[in-house]
Amino acid sequence: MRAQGLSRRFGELLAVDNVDLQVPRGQVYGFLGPNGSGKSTTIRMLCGLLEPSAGEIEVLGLAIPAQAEALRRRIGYMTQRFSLYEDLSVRENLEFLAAIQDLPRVQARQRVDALLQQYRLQDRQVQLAGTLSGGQKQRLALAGAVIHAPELLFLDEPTSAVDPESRRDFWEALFELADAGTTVLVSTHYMDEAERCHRLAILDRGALVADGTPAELCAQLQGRTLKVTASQPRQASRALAALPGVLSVAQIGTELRVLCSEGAADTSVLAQALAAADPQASIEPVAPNLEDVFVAATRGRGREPAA
Ligand SMILES: Nc1ncnc2c1ncn2[C@@H]1O[C@H](COP(=O)(O)OP(=O)(O)OP(=O)(O)O)[C@@H](O)[C@H]1O
Repeated sequence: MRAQGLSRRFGELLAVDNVDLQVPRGQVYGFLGPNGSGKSTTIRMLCGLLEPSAGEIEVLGLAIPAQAEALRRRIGYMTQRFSLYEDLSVRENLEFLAAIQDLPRVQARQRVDALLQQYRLQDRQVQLAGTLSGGQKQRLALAGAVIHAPELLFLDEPTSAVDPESRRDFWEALFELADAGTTVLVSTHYMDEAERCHRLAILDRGALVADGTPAELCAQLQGRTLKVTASQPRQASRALAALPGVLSVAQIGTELRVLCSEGAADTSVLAQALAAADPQASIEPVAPNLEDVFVAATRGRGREPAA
């Protein structure tokens, strides 16, 4: 999947701004960004649901949106709203989706049976979808999105309504799909999920501000993250946050995590400011994590991150 110069306007608002993307086959590719950064709008354009204002898109060798109809049968799409028919049973939901995808009767029955088993819904098949728990609804929605064994799966914040165990479960299912050759493009607000992606794109106000593997993105911040152990963490935090070149100071228990702008991590300047605020405080370098990457990519452009 490739996009070049992809943009989308809604009136005055430039929701997606000149985005270039390349997603290799069989990978789990993550989309990360604050609320309103253009993740859903980009996903909707890539799967042919929304016309771009400008740019080129090629998905599975098809030009989008011109060949969107041919693409429809080769992709799956799932959003946080799960789009289930609440008044139909679990099995009926899957049978209905199989019919929409024109699966022949016998094949449809086999596929529904296999998916009920795979997504641990066989005991629930006669239950109305509306009465399922959040995690069960999510599993049913995923089973529905892959009923026709799509080559590419678009998931727009699929885990925002479920508990941590269901999220972990869901990610196991995504890796099974990727292992079987399905390309997965998934948007998320969770750093632990972003960490698991093969590759990540970070969007901020419609623009692509970072793109790479989690390890590559973290490596780019090498030398810019520090840990402070303080007896007066609030005072220490205020003193550090006021320094030029300090992008963020986050308190984690009694420790502070400090992120500096590029070329600004001068430990002696930070140590001096720290000593004045809290004589017992100590400062040391730490390895960058994805939250640091997210903050650097979004706050570096002059705005508070949302996640
Ligand atoms: N149909 C529309 N009409 C007008 N504005 C829209 C429309 N769809 C999206 N937008 C605007 O475009 C911007 C990007 O929205 P989008 O839903 O793509 O962001 P997002 O990154 O998916 O956000 P979230 O994380 O909150 O889901 C927002 O400012 C939104 O209000």
